[in-house]
Amino acid sequence: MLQKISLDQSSKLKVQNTSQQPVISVCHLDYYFGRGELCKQVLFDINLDIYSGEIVIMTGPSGSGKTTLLTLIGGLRSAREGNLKVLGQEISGASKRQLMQVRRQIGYIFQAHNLLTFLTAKQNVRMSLELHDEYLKQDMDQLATDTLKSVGLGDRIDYYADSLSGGQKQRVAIARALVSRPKIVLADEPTAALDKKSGRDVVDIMQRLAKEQGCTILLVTHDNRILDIADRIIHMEDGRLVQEVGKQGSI
Ligand SMILES: Nc1ncnc2c1ncn2[C@@H]1O[C@H](COP(=O)(O)OP(=O)(O)OP(=O)(O)O)[C@@H](O)[C@H]1O
Repeated sequence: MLQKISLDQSSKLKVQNTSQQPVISVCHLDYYFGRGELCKQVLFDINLDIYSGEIVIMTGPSGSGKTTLLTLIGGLRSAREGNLKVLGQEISGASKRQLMQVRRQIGYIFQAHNLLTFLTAKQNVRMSLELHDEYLKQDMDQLATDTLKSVGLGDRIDYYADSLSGGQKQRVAIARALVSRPKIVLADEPTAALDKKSGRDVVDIMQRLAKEQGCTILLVTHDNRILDIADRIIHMEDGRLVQEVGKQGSI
């Protein structure tokens, strides 16, 4: 069901009837690429709150700024103008060290899944746990194995990434993003290279694991077939969040 939105005093897109603090809060965010004469503004006055456990899909034409906004929220590039709070931490103008701390709490699933091809599925997933001190004393092989089983890859655990299909690789990428139980998952076109069935499987798994783990998902896609997994759909155009749309594309 589409949730109603309201415009508060700062014209922020927000969900009504919630007393929670947002896990992602974007306020008057602008972003520019380049400097001097080559400086180009690509994001204009972005205002957005996303709450714990929500699955939010961001759509919009090519070049409208979706990936740029996703990478800013993910601490992969640094915002300079406006406010951007992620998990309670202000990351606009944050130091590299602060950005790294925020990044550790986020799972990333990108179209080019960036698996290390000379490692097995289990080793790829395990690597993500090795970044977290709290897992070093746990049985990381078992955790990686359990997560691969939960994405339906119980029979591919010791296969090298190179020998997996596109859909299987993407499921390894999901396992890798979720194994450390991040509070936020950011996904950029996770189904772009997949056929209809594999794409459906991938988003169904993301949706199930997110609900089980209570994590928030922000997902960028051009794939209209997966819009139904969203609690909320937002639309970007020419660097602006223009509207919140219904799941069937209606306003
Ligand atoms: N590193 C960069 N340097 C300069 N301009 C860039 C850079 N990355 C993106 N842009 C520009 O910023 C704008 C937004 O790009 P962005 O990749 O965020 O769009 P998008 O909506 O994700 O597009 P797509 O759907 O094609 O992935 C585009 O005009 C793009 O050309």
